[in-house]
Amino acid sequence: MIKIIKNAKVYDPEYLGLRDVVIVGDKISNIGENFYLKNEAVEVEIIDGKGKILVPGFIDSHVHILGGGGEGGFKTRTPEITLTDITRGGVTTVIGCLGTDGITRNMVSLLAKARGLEEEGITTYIYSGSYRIPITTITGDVAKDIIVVDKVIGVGEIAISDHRSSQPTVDEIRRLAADTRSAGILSGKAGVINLHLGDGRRMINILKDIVENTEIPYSQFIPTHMNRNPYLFKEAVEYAKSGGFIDFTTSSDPVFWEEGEVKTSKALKICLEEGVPENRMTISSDGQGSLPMFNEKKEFIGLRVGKVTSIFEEIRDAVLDEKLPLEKVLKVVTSNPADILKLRNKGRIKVGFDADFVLIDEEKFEINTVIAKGRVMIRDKKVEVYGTFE
Ligand SMILES: CC(C)C[C@H](NC(=O)C[C@H](N)C(=O)O)C(=O)O
Ligand SMILES: [Zn+2]
Ligand SMILES: [Zn+2]
Repeated sequence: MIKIIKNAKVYDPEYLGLRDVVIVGDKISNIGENFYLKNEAVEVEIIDGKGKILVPGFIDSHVHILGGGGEGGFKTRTPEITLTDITRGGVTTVIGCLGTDGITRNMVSLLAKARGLEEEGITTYIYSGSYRIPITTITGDVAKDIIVVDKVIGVGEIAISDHRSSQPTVDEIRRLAADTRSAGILSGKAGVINLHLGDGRRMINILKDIVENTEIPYSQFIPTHMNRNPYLFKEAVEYAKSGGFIDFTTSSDPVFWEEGEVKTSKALKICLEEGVPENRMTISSDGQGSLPMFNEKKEFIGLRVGKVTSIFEEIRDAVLDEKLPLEKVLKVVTSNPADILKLRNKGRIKVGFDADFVLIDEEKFEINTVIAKGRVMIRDKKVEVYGTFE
């Protein structure tokens, strides 16, 4: 089947102008103007892009696809994700991970869930591990996981500066980064460590120690939740300006903003104003992860569940409220994660790349159509492809 998306305003994520984009199978085959196919032998579907903005499908680099949570006991284990939890947010590629609970949830289940979502139509990868060191793996060895399991691209989310962490030493994180880096080099993968930052005052001291005192480069680490409180966010700006990569979590709640969390759309604006290089920032949802609340005695007082759809909400707020240019905002959820995570053929509208797209209604700035690997998942705001049990 050939599809032509006609006359859309295309951001690849740089703005290209009004273009037609031709999809053959699951790939982008042409980008240009006034494409027509006069050939009865081939069935062509025309998708009208008039009045719409065409952008690369979003990459959500931190999703608890198996569910997460548990910080309030068994009843607070959050639910597994469904396909449309992801696609209706314009996300076409997810990186799945475990979190606080790497015991009742395991790596084999995470891999099975990632494979299930891939069968349902989107692109998935996973991180080995959970909050805790020693790392929970598939093969029994972190480096072997990255080298032999196609979907494993690194390790995460490993908790530091958090009362729920395993209190890892700098040596443990350093050795882990050495293992993931060399396994990544041997397998052509990123081999990154996705680091969960808690509210602890030690912040990213371990990380700064490693990048300053070893040969391991900044690009090996993606510290996430860097907007969770004002002092960590201030550290994030300095760290990124000195060469580091930083990730902001979009799932949130007004309660957290009152407590000082820096809303992602505002975090992006401040970073750009402070001169943080555009390619150093990513945003991710923590979808299906728990957003637990603890009192000053670190007693659990409740939790909410992260949503993948919060990604687009923050993109929308960044453009409409913070008046940031769309092509800068798009990078943090398309070409930046694709480059940092070394996801081939992802994150850009380029010939030969995967046909992952979001068509945004320009007037209302809402998601209209979502295409994953050439398949229309959402059409005119209606779900066209449901998950198996939805
Ligand atoms: C950034 C804050 C608000 C949420 C953050 N979520 C996780 O790390 C995931 C969660 N623990 C799980 O395993 O499902 C947190 O708990 O600190
Ligand atoms: Zn986390
Ligand atoms: Zn998480």
